[in-house]
Amino acid sequence: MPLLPPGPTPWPLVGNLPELFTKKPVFRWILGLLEELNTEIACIKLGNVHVIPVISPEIAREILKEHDAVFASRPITMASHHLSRGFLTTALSPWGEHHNFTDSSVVNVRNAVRQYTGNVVRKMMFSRRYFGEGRKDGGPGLEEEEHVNSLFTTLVYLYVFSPSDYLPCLRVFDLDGHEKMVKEALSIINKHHDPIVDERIIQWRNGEKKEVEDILDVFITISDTKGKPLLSVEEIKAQLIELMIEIVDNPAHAAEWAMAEMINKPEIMQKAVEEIDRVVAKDRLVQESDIAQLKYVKACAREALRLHPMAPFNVPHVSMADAVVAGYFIPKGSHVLLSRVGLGRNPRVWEEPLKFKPERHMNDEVVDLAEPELRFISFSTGRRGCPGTALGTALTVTLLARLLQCFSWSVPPNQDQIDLTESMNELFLAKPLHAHAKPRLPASMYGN
Ligand code: HEM
Repeated sequence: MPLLPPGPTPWPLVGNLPELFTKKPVFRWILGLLEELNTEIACIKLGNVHVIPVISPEIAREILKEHDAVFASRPITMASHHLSRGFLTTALSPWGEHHNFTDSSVVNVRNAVRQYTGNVVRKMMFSRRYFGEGRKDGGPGLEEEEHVNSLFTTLVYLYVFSPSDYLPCLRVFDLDGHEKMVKEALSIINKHHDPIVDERIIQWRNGEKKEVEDILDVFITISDTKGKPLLSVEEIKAQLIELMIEIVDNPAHAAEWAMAEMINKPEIMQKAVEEIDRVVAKDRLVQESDIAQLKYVKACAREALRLHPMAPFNVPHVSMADAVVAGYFIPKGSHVLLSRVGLGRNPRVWEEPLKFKPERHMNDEVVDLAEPELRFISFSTGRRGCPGTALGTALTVTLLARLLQCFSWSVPPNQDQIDLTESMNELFLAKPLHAHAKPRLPASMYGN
């Protein structure tokens, strides 16, 4: 029988669970362990669960390609349980269950990119950009800000190594306060979503609504061959939230980091802007059909996804049978954590891994945001791989390209450089990106 991958010695019964209280943030502790043990795969015992972090592309491929069927489940965590309303959704469920400027000014880019994806997602789901009335200048109102902030809060707590996710009897104590925060964020999201969903269902029932115009309509009307609705009201509400979370986070995160890196490297920014002016010119905005020709802009977005992933690990995969990976025994029920940071910054795979160098992708025949060979994780691969690759790519590239096309960006006055320090507890920029923006298109292009 092959041995388990190397890892810290577990305590009797609780394994390495005590470390979850002392080694914070846990993901940095785990990444440090892999370095200390000089291994690209490890095993950490949390309660009864074997948690298997991986930073090697070969082992990652072995898991998500060769053993895809075995590692296709998801862990049950407190936050994923609440968010999916008891696993009524797609991404979080175990296998088998179910943003007007006409003057130059300093802009909070984080807020702009998050509200852009928020606007897009609200429009796709509910045919409306705002829940409230928005602001007179076209920016987000309080309702939109609390909505997007709550989506990001639930995201941050989804898979964060809460001790109770490994020892469920601890859940009633909510030791780290995560459950309270997730519930508060969800109540804000539900406050905005539920009245719209309930009203729309009534409109369909009483015949006021007849045409499918957005995703909510699709969810309400989708039915089996006998005409019976496929989704219950609870399922519709849960699916909407999960889908929103999948859509708002990665594009906004990648665009903020790409902009921060590019403002510090004006030669890269200039190359991207020249490409946009060549392909699109200045008399219309970048649109989805331009993306295929925006090779350098895509290389910038791809580089941001490699170097600055949204989350330290891929969404966990749970094994449904014993398996042998890289010669090690991986027991059934293990949680495999492909490290997005470890893979994307692996010096064996990437030259000068910590440098933002879009040129490294320009030799690829087609520059894409996807990386099915798992040399870093963007959309992942296999049966639990991201089904939103096309939309995710369109959103990310359009957002980045429009920021570059519409404004000349520079470091705010009185600052030498953008501070690229990463937040300690997450992978966001430690300080939200603020940058000076000067419109570079004719004034008529900045309509509401
Ligand atoms: C740049 C944008 C995006 C990135 C980087 C991204 C990345 C990912 C990753 C890494 C996973 C986990 C794959 C795995 O478990 O191995 C995932 C899952 C998923 N994504 Fe995306 N995603 C993006 C956009 C989207 C969009 C726009 C949608 C919606 C249309 C979406 C829907 C989903 C769903 C439903 C899953 C769960 C699949 C499952 O568990 O079976 N994603 N995504």
